[in-house]
Amino acid sequence: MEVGFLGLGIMGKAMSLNLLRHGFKVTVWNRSPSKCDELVEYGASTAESPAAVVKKCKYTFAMLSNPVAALSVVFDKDGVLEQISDGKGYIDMSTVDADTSSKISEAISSKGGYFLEAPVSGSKKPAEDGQLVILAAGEKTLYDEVIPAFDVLGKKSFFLGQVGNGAKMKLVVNMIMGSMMNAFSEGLVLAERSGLEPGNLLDVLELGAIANPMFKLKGPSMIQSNYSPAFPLKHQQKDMRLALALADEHAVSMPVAAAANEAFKKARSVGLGDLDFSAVHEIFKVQEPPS
Ligand SMILES: NC(=O)C1=CN([C@@H]2O[C@H](COP(=O)(O)OP(=O)(O)OC[C@H]3O[C@@H](n4cnc5c(N)ncnc54)[C@H](OP(=O)(O)O)[C@@H]3O)[C@@H](O)[C@H]2O)C=CC1
Ligand SMILES: O=CCCC(=O)O
Repeated sequence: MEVGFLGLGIMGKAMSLNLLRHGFKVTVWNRSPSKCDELVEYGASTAESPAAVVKKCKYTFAMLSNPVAALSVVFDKDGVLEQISDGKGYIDMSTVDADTSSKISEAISSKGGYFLEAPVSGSKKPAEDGQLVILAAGEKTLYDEVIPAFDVLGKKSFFLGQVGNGAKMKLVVNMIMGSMMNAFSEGLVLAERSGLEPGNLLDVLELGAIANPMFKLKGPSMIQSNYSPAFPLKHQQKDMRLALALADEHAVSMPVAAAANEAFKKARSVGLGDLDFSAVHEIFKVQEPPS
């Protein structure tokens, strides 16, 4: 199967490498062209613009940072829209809001193309291992056609119906995750400040009702203040912001998520945005202990 891939950040690089490893012919494009080099070493072709990728490939996947990037790659000069046509499919796996997805979907459909939004749960390692959870919505025919690619990228794919449902599901999941990360960070700091061994807290959590893969994976590195980015904090804050906007739209009160968003914003404002989202821990650590 020949596919295009737009966006070779942390996730896009791992996902396109995975497709190459599984025998897909992949044509890549990235805004900063140097990121294509490693993919070329593994057998990818490159194209000079999103339009050139779409011209060459029947199916084009995208994994871009945020709504601005997702819209720009489609609508700007040399963008996807210039070459999308009858029978071609565009699959945007970026985490964006439902409005962004709908704008892209309408534009693609108006040119005879097919659109699927397909954000993912799971981070860098699951992307490398083909263990993502894919939250697709939009054109069911396109979903069925690209299942071989989803089977390589993920351990499970959901088809959630109309465009927007994938985006909403992803935002709800990440809103919960971001709130949990804040509570976890507070707990680590409280344990340490009250004289407990944070490693013991991790062992206790692991055996109880709130044991979960995120605490297990991130806890040890958070104790070491190691925030090498798997999921950049700036993207987590974007997801909190978009989830809060969705909550506004439906008049859903989310005080816990709103507080978590403030902590992520504060972390961004002190320069932690490019670190892993677990670096929000630092915000709670800087509180002065009582004298
Ligand atoms: N990392 C993770 O654990 C996960 C991330 N996601 C989501 O996946 C998406 C990508 O995340 P991730 O790979 O971590 O992010 P990165 O920041 O590593 O990569 C972002 C990508 O978007 C591109 N980009 C940014 N702005 C523009 C623009 N204006 N025009 C064109 N391209 C642009 C970047 O290009 P350039 O290289 O030129 O900067 C890069 O290819 C995000 O929506 C994120 O929320 C979803 C699940 C997990
Ligand atoms: O959007 C990022 C999600 C990260 C994860 O699911 O571990």
